[in-house]
Amino acid sequence: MRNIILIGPMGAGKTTIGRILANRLDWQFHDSDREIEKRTGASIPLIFDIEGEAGFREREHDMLASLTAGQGMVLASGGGAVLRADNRELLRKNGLVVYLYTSVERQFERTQHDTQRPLLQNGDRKATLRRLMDERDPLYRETAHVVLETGGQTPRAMADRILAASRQSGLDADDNQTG
Ligand SMILES: Nc1ncnc2c1ncn2[C@@H]1O[C@H](COP(=O)(O)OP(=O)(O)OP(=O)(O)O)[C@@H](O)[C@H]1O
Ligand SMILES: O=C(O)C1=C[C@@H](O)[C@@H](O)[C@H](O)C1
Ligand SMILES: [Mg+2]
Repeated sequence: MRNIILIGPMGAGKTTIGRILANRLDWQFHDSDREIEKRTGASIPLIFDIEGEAGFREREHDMLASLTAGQGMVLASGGGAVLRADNRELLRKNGLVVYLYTSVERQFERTQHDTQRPLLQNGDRKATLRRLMDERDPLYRETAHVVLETGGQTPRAMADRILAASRQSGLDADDNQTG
């Protein structure tokens, strides 16, 4: 296994769970959103303000391509990483992709104090989360090797479940290369 890649909507816990998982494995942890901010020297809201979502998606694609060239990492992707077909292919080829499915209700609770997710700052937040889930759930499922429902479990318990899934997966670097 080369990498474990976490996908799913805002508030799924990709960043929180990914960090714990990387610690357990003694692997590097990379968060695509944070790496984009570091490389750009600007926050995600500022990137959206200046370049629009389209500009952010270009930066996100470049970052995913650069990060997935590495091995032995847990990668937390951004919630919209699966929107592009080339990203979906890139992620699936370069690691065990785990979809952290999370209900809209839980996403709503977990993002209530957020100011850093531009797509949630205007309008009815729950309706936005619902719309994004309707659009993206099929894409997350198409991209994932494993789907885990995060339910009411703690981030630590979720990290344990991902570890168990990765041990059962039988995927390794050779499998990834042959598709
Ligand atoms: N399993 C969980 N149980 C309880 N709280 C959680 C769980 N997972 C995440 N959280 C909390 O939900 C919030 C959002 O989590 P996090 O930032 O990890 O989501 P994310 O999937 O990385 O979202 P984004 O796509 O916007 O980056 C955080 O405050 C985190 O502590
Ligand atoms: O779901 C989305 O489209 C996003 C999720 C975040 O991780 C960030 O990548 C950004 O706020 C956009
Ligand atoms: Mg995150």
